[in-house]
Amino acid sequence: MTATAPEATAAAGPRALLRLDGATVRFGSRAVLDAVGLDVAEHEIVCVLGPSGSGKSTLLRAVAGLQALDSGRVVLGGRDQGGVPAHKRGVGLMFQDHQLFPQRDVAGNVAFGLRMHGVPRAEQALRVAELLDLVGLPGAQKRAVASLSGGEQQRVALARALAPRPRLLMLDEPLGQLDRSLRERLVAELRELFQELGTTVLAVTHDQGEAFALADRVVVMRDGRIAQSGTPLEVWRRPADEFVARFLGFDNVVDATVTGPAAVTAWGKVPVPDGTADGPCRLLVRPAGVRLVGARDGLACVVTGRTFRGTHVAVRLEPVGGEGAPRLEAACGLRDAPEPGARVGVRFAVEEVVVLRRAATA
Ligand SMILES: Nc1ncnc2c1ncn2[C@@H]1O[C@H](COP(=O)(O)OP(=O)(O)OP(=O)(O)O)[C@@H](O)[C@H]1O
Repeated sequence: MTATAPEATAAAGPRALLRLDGATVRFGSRAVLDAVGLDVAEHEIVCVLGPSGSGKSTLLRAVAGLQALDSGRVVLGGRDQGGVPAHKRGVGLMFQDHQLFPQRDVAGNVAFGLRMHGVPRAEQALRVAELLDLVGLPGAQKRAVASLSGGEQQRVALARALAPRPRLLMLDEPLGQLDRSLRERLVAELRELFQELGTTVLAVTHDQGEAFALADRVVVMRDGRIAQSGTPLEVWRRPADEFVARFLGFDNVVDATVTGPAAVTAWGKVPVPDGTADGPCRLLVRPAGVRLVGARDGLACVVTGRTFRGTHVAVRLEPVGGEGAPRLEAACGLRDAPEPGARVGVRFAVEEVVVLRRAATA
C-alpha cells in the first residue's frame, strides 16, 4: 500500500538528482520506511524532519547504500542503485558524532576521501587548503583533532565530507552535539556555503529550527511515511494535518463544524478561510491569530502563564466556563502581554486559521 502524501513525489520533476520510489525497509513485521516517494532536485537542500524513530536515519542509510531496501528503488542521477555498493554511489555522509580520526591531524582527516580515491598528494594538499578556507579554518592543517572545539570539529567533518566533491551530500543531525547559539550560526553558514557551491543536500534532523533555517524544502516524517513536504514557509503556514501542526509546536487545535464563513467550536465561533467546505473538521489557530481583547469581549479566558520568546511573548490561556474547551496560546507583543491571573477576551483572526487534514492513523 502506498501511503505517501501526494506532495511527496511532486517537487523536483525530471531534474531530480535523487529519487526514492516506494522505498520500503522492514525490521521484522514493522515497516520503518513505508513506501516512501521523494525527489531531490540538483542543487536543492532538503531537510527531513521528524520525531525520534520516524525513520529519518534509515532513509539516509538506504540512500547511502548502508541499508538494503525490502522493496522500491533508490535512483541517483537516473541510475537505479540496487546492487551498487556504498563506496560507489558518490554520496558524502556526515554523521552526528562526526567520527573524526583522533590519531590524524586536521589535514589527514580532510584528505581521507581523497586518499581513498587515489588523488595525488600535491593535489590533496591544495584541495585540503581550499576546503579549510571554505569552512572557516584556514591554516588548521597540522592541528590535532583533540585540540579543536566541538564547532571546529564539525567544520573539519564537513570539509572531509565535501572533499571528494560528492554529487549528493547527506547530513545526519549535523549539528546535534553543539550548543544552540553555535548551531544557529553554523546553520546559516552552511546554507550559504551549500548555495555557493551548488551542493545538493539531503539532511535529517529532529530540530525544526535547524531544518527550517537550512532547507529549501522540508519533509516531515511520521512512522516511516511522509506526512508533508513543502518549502519551510508552506509547511509553517499550512501544516497538512494535526500531527505536523503539533510537531511544529502548534497546539491550538480544536474540533469544528464549518457552516459558511465560520465554524462552531468549543471556543465559540471561529472564522474560516474562504472556500472551506461545510462540515466537521479539525481547526488550527496559530498563536498569532489569537487576539486579546477586552475581558467583556469574545471568548472569556484567564491567563495561566507566559514565556518570553525573544521576539514575542507566548501567553497561555484557559477558557473560562467553556465545557472541555482546549487551552490556547496567544503570541503577544513584548509590551502587551498580560500578567498571569488576568482576565482577557479572545477573538480569532481568520488569516491564522488553518483547516487540518485528518492525519492518517499510524
Ligand atoms: N537494525 C535495526 N533493527 C531493528 N530495528 C531498527 C534497526 N535500525 C533502526 N531500527 C528501528 O527503526 C526505527 C527508525 O529508526 P531510525 O534510526 O531510522 O529513526 P530516526 O527517525 O532517525 O530516529 P532518531 O531521531 O532517534 O535518530 C526505530 O524504531 C529503530 O529502533
